[in-house]
Amino acid sequence: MPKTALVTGAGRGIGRAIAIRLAAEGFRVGITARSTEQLKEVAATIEAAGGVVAVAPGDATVAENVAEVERTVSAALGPIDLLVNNAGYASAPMPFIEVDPADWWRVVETNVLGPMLFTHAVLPSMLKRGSGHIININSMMGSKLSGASVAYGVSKAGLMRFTDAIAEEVTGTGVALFDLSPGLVRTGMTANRPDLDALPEAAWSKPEATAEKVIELASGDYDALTGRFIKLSDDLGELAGQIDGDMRLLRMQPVPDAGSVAK
Ligand SMILES: NC(=O)c1ccc[n+]([C@@H]2O[C@H](COP(=O)([O-])OP(=O)(O)OC[C@H]3O[C@@H](n4cnc5c(N)ncnc54)[C@H](O)[C@@H]3O)[C@@H](O)[C@H]2O)c1
Repeated sequence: MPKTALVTGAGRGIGRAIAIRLAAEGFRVGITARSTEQLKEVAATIEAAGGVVAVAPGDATVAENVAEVERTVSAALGPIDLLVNNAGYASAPMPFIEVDPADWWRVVETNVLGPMLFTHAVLPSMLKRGSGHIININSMMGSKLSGASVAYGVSKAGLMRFTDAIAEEVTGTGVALFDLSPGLVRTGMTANRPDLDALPEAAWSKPEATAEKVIELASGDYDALTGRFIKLSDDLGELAGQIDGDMRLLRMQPVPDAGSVAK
């Protein structure tokens, strides 16, 4: 039985790669972002490869838009089994005293309120059916800031706590949540960071590597890791093997040091 996925911020970058890979793996994929033009291009790519896709544009920070996206995708493709909260925004790094409070709020709104609204929209159906996966695309910058804006670090730390809290609340229901860090990826988000240009090629990851990890996490084989912050380099089988006793304690261990741009 094919499953239904919803990917936010799927018009470009990492979200685009995740949506295309999920469709290639047989998921029926709902794609959302603000730009209909970009979504149409992604949908055409998926359909050309024989995939099934539904386009549902909307702003991830507007509750009515999010509810409409959930309704549109569920009606077209069936109830959502996998939500990938990927839409995100990073403001340019600058000294805190120069920050525009409105821009600060846009970062937090996009990276925390967005995933909260989508989770709120899909979770009731997942709980009712006793299964589901929610993957929040996070960042090492939520653990330790290294070059990114303060607002970005605060927002991703908030998202980390959100994942942990909901995972705790729904433990035992068949629904698992994860944070997934894509490492450093060349996308529209990093294009406005000339300071990153000097980094060696080895510091960069491909969007397809994040898509690969999404497939692993969505398989259901690693649900015991619910609430965890996962890096691309993590061996999920090895991590799952370390679980012994109180999962909550394991989850609450500090995430690894971000270093500079660790994957
Ligand atoms: N690129 C990196 O190096 C990197 C590193 C760590 C984490 N991330 C995370 O990966 C995710 C994807 O980022 P990316 O690098 O592909 O960036 P990107 O800017 O290319 O893509 C972000 C997507 O989110 C969408 N989006 C932004 N605000 C939105 C809103 N209010 N409503 C709906 N859609 C909205 C954008 O339109 C775009 O499609 C983000 O959560 C980001 O924080 C990226």
